[in-house]
Amino acid sequence: MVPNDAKREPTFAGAAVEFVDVGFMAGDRSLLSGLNFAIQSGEALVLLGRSGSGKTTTMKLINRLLTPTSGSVRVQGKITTEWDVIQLRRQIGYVIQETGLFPHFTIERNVGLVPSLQNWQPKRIKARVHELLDLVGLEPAQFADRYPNQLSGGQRQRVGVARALAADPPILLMDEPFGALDPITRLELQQEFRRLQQELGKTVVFVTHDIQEAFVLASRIGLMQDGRLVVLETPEEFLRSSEPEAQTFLKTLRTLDSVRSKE
Ligand SMILES: Nc1ncnc2c1ncn2[C@@H]1O[C@H](COP(=O)(O)OP(=O)(O)OP(=O)(O)O)[C@@H](O)[C@H]1O
Repeated sequence: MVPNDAKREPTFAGAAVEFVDVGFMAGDRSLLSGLNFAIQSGEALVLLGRSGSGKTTTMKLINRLLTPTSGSVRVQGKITTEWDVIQLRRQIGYVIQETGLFPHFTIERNVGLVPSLQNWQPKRIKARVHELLDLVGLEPAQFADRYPNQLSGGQRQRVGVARALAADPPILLMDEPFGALDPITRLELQQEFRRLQQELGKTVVFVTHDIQEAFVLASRIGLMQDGRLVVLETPEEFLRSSEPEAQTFLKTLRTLDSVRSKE
């Protein structure tokens, strides 16, 4: 049998990530189908969609927490199943809502975890950790020796971002990382993260169900519905989209505006 990915050549040369005819089934249930898109290097793609639309499942196909049941996902031109999984994940930082910090490790040790697994010299790890804490706005002298439970939720998320950046992976996956934060801290982190992403030139895939967050962060918005990608456009184009699900999301922005104008 001809493997599915051999039937079709990738359409976008040089993409950081590419989905070619991707489908994903769990048992006999189709969770994703017909995914064809590329994420260019340095792009911030926000996957937007209702709860259960398939955003997280799509993201997990990139770092091979899942593998497609049809089609293929390529990272830097190579099909995920052809990568050595450790090498693949070295290319990809991963930030999730619950940060996954180790509670019994200091912030310094948490952030330096991946470099230490890669056998960096302790001096180099320390310098890198301090550089990263500075980068995400946490004073190293104040925070390096603390434990995760001695930080606020927003500070922990900053540590989560620092940790994902530690070994300088070209790609970052972020699954609702700011979801549990208060709205002010959340906006602050979104804006800072957008600046950071542009400065560092990372390729970012960011999952959210919050359209406002999508507009702050995205160079393109990918709207998912029932396991399909129904829109893939810049925020400016998205605002003019006539696609029904895009309209539904845009209405929530307008509702917010009209509530504000009545205040
Ligand atoms: N391993 C699995 N087996 C069966 N169904 C699953 C599995 N993983 C996810 N699903 C289902 O697939 C659908 C998509 O889930 P997914 O987590 O990708 O959605 P999502 O858009 O990220 O949602 P949310 O915003 O709520 O996190 C959901 O209906 C979910 O219940």
